[in-house]
Amino acid sequence: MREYLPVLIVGGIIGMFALVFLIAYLVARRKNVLENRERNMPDSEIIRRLLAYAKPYKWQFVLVFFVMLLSIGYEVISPLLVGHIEETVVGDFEMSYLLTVVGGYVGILLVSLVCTYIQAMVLQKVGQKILSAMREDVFTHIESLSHAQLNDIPVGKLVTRVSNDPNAISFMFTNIIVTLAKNVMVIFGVLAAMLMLNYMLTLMVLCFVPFVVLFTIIFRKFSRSVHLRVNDATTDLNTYLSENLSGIKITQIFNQEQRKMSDFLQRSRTLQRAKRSRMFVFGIFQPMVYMLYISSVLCLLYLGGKGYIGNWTVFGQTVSSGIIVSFYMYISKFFNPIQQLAEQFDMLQRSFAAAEKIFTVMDMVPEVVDTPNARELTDIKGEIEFKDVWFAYNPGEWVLKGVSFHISPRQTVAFVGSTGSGKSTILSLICRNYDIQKGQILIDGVDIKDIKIASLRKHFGQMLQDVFLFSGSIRSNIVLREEFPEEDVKKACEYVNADKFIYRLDNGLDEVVRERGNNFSAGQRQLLSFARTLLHKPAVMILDEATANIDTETELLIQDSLEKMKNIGTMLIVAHRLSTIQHADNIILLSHGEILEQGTHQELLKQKGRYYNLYTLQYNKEQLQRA
Ligand SMILES: Nc1ncnc2c1ncn2[C@@H]1O[C@H](COP(=O)(O)OP(=O)(O)OP(=O)(O)O)[C@@H](O)[C@H]1O
Repeated sequence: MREYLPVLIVGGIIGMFALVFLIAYLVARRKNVLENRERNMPDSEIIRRLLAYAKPYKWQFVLVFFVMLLSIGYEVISPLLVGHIEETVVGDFEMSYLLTVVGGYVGILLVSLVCTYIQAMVLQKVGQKILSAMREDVFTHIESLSHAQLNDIPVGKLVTRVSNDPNAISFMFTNIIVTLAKNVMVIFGVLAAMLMLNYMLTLMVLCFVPFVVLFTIIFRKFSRSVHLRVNDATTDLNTYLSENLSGIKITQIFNQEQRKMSDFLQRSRTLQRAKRSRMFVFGIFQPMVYMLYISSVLCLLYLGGKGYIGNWTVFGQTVSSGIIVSFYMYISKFFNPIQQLAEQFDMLQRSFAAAEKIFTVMDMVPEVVDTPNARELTDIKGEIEFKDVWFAYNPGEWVLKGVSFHISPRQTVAFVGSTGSGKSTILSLICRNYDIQKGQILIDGVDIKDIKIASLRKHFGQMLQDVFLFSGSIRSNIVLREEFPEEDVKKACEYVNADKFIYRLDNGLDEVVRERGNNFSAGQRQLLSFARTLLHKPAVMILDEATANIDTETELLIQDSLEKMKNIGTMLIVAHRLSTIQHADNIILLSHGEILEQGTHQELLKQKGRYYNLYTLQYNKEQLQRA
């Protein structure tokens, strides 16, 4: 009967674990933790693409692998040495032997510490480099996407792709992969050492391993699902936050705080629930593996202790006190990596999920790209021609229907028409923000599809109604990234009458511009965008409703600077206020995507058509307002 006792103990423990595990699995299913969500990209492809980022640092990884082997030596040898120390202390005590063994222990401990330090330093450096390479690639790729593609992705999602996701991948390179490899090697190293010491006690420990492995596999399935849920909920919350923080003033004006708050709470609770599910999965797994560990230690102490005290054999093998001490340490060194393995697989999954999201964005083929034969356009005169242009944002919903016009170099042309008639769309198409479906757009007689996009856009200066200023200074917003002499910057400001308000500021051109330029008025922002455009001397200037935000006094200043700017190049203006474009060389009136009338102000008035009606309507209104 005594011979069967160990078998009974181990069998009983295994049975108990099977039961606990079954209950936990059923509860998890009921709680709907396991959600069937798989990735679309195969792991092999994700790995191949991630390896491409690691390839430039292969020698650093070889070094890390080498020092890792040395630190593994500590994990495997240290329990043997402690066992020896124990036997020396309780057995035939010999000071010199004890000192040699303790010295050996301290020696390998120091080597292990140095190795861990080198490993951490090298990996951190490499990780940061991979992180910035990846961020750069995603950011550059996002920049290459067309307006239509960017319109389809919420800004919050893009922010997550550029900031959070590369972090997860960098963590994978700096931590997960190496620890995973180390753990696998430690498991095999410790196993070999245990087998050498006492194979019967080793078999006892191994009885618990199938459970740890089974837990790991099932935990992986659960954790992958909960991580995806947490990721999705985080992205959703970020997207909502980024959009609503940008529009928070509108929320306040329309008294929508309560509604927005409840939308926010709903998203926040979804994230909370997803995180709770994750905690639940971890909460089951970790204690169960810990219980396995404790059970195996108890088995060791019972079987090993009995064998030692009663000189009793464990399945025919004798046990010394040193072996029990070594095994006690080995069990923890054996179970820890196995337990960590599951966590690391989980983190690896998280990194793969992040990588997949990044690669999905990177796989979006930019819709507006250079054709193979596209050429550079160094200097342009500024001649623009639309030949029977048809364009739709959404297939079949034509926004421009057979639009044709010709603009000679240095002409000033105004586009007028009711809201939604297609004025801004025309300006957007000239810069090739979108590709047209039918017809041709020519600059200096060259189809814009045959011109390199960067060299095409270089010749345009845009002044839009909603001027975007970057955080920085007034100067950095005017010069952007290029170098300009101080004199030129000042002249540009004076030319567009922006100097009047700039030099009243404490720091003049170095005055700080806060996010989106919210410490400047809309009119001031427009004057700055004028100065920015003027300084870069584009061949074609585009003003989309640029004078809409400016008070009458500033408008006069603007009119004055616009008149001066006319001499610089071709000027295209979209304006609702017809009084601002009376001096244009040509006025094109659009209606529902078609040109209804065109000519000079006087010509159009003579026609007594739609322009005449619009003008008299606005003129009478202004007269009434003045009266
Ligand atoms: N990104 C877009 N996606 C889908 N449809 C769009 C997009 N931008 C504009 N539209 C549609 O195209 C049409 C023309 O818009 P556009 O902005 O060119 O008009 P507009 O004449 O400049 O109007 P407004 O005077 O109000 O600025 C409108 O019906 C608008 O709804």
